[in-house]
Amino acid sequence: MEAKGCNGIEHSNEIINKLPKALTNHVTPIVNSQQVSEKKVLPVFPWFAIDIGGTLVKLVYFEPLDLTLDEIRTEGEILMNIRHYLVSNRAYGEDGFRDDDLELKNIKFGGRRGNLHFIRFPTSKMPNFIDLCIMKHLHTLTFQVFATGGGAYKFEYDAVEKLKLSWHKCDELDTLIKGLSYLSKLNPNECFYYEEPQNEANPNKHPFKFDIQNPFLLVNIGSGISILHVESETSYRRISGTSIGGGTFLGLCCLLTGCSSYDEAIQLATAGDSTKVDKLVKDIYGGDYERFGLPGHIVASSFGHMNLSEKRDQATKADLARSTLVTVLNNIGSISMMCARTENVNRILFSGSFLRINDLSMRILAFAMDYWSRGKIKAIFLEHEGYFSAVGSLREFIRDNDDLTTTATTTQN
Ligand SMILES: Nc1ncnc2c1ncn2[C@@H]1O[C@H](COP(=O)(O)OP(=O)(O)O)[C@@H](O)[C@H]1O
Ligand SMILES: CC(C)(COP(=O)(O)O)[C@@H](O)C(=O)NCCC(=O)O
Repeated sequence: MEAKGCNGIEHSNEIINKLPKALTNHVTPIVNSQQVSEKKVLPVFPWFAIDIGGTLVKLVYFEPLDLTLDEIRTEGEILMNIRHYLVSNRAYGEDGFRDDDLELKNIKFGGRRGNLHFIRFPTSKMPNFIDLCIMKHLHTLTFQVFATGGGAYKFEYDAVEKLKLSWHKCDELDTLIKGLSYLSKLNPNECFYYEEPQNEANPNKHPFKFDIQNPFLLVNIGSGISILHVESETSYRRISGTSIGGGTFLGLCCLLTGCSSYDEAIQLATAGDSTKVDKLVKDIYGGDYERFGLPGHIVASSFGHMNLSEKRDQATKADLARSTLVTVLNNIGSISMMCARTENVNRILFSGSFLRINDLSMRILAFAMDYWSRGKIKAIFLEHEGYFSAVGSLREFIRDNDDLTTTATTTQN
């Protein structure tokens, strides 16, 4: 008997029945399922959304655990293989990674039960990704993809012409707030702060009970930086930005140290000493500049020692990496603080993949906010760092309503 697939391909039940057991045995088919609410029709699987940023592509994928027999039949071999490939690997080739520590397991999403997966790869590999999709025959299916980030625009032609996708573009800042709103409600540990950011051994990390309905500043540290004043889930303004962001840190580190990855750059920075590179207030004053409240230990001039050849000879790669990190952070910190004061808010949330595996930067920012505001402004961080816009797009894709369920499933077999 021929069955028409949800995604526009035709396949026979015979073929489906011959699929390897491994591909189907991790789903729990619903047999004789009851009539369910028909409020709205959800999109057919696969459910994923993509954020194509200046440096990284972030992809979130919802793996349904409650597939009905009907859905298994109509899914087809190509999508089933892709589902299996995505969820059973943590690395995809040399450049793609699934952040399994961030996976949200067994959640209710769009009325379905399943796991939310977080996957990333470099934006520079988008052409290879498109080729891989073609190799896996994705272009022979037609399905919807919700895309955000600058690449949603830049790669639209390829997505539509080469991959034959139904491509829906979402604004990256709208989806950032939507994703933040969703994840901060779903995950009680999503938002956190450091009580003792200067205590390297134990900075005392605590969950922060976040209420999105009170105004806050959202500083998104991606390749560049956008600063938003968020008044509520549905109201925000982009009040500022700076081009000195995560891309600057990585680019300068590669130039100065010869390192070739973000992970390496962070490792170097963690081991380095920025005071070998930066000129401090005490290097100039011999102590504090008391009249204007500038303590001797703060940086007076980033990279200020590097005009002297003997200082250059003493600075290691690690010192240069650390100073690059501190320079970028000082700039982020002072712009954020200025914006928080102007906008009269006392909470600053920091998002973006720049904070991935970057405890050091979070502690430096937390200390700076606390110190310069005399404890009035709190720095808050987020477990899912750079994935909020992708999650927000996926919420748009499923029409943002967790109470929704699929249309009535019919009894099979
Ligand atoms: N694996 C990685 N490769 C490159 N940059 C990374 C990686 N992990 C974290 N980063 C940092 O995250 C920044 C990108 O952050 P992200 O929020 O993804 O921005 P974008 O959307 O512009 O790609 C990079 O500039 C870099 O500082
Ligand atoms: C242009 C961007 C919104 C793109 O976002 P990204 O890919 O960096 O996350 C961001 O890089 C930015 O806000 N840059 C700063 C531009 C400025 O205000 O100077």
